[in-house]
Amino acid sequence: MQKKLYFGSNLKMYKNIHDTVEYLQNLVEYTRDLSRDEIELFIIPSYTTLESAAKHVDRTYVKIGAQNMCWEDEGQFTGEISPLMLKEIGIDLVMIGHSERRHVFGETDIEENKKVKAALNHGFTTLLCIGETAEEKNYGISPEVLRTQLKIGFHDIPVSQIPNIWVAYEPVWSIGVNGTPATADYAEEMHKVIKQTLLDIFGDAGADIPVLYGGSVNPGNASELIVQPSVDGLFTGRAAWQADKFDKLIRDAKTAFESK
Ligand SMILES: O=C(CO)COP(=O)(O)O
Repeated sequence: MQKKLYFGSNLKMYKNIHDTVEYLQNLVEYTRDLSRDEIELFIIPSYTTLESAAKHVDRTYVKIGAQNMCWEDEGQFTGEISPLMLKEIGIDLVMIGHSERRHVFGETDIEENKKVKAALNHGFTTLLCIGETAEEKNYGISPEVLRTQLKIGFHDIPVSQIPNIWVAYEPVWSIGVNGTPATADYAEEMHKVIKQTLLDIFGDAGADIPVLYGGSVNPGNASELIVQPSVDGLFTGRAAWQADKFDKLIRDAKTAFESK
């Protein structure tokens, strides 16, 4: 059977409630004909839009995720959002350890591990983001960095949780307006390291975890990235923020994906 293509977008700190709901509804309409047995679409909008998005968007077509989450259910954690709060509004997925959380807000691998555990224990699909900085790449230690992020991030996670685990490889130097996209060859090389590490951590079952590439994915590089043997999906920012453009990107990537 053809494997499923994973494709999603992180809306970061953009779009108000109205624009997010309209974007999601348009995306559902544009992509309604695509079989959800063949594609898993997900969008991760800002916190303040989540309740409206969850209410007004048909989530059989698109999973909705949160951009971050606290590891505690409740307590003296001013400014944090608890897993119970996300459960209350019916969120499907939680993203943990996005590069901007790690590098702008100083989150550590040990914190990501606590969040991954909490997200999985509450039954969320859990997307752990990993990636090396430009400096680490220049020192030639990208594989070591990725292995460390995975081994700490998934420390003490039972194999039974694998159906809810996704990984996104997002090299820090490739993300955002100042980013340079990874070449398809480089992405493939790192995805191989990631897949091997998932086998080391979880045994054979680790092979079932989808590994997505993110970082300046655009209409010019999506197809060559998705045809790489170890790339199971794409995770994009800017290139997906208009529903019609994202629909086209999805269809082009899907055609390429099916040819591999
Ligand atoms: O951060 C990203 C997805 O989480 C990628 O963002 P860009 O596609 O805008 O580089």
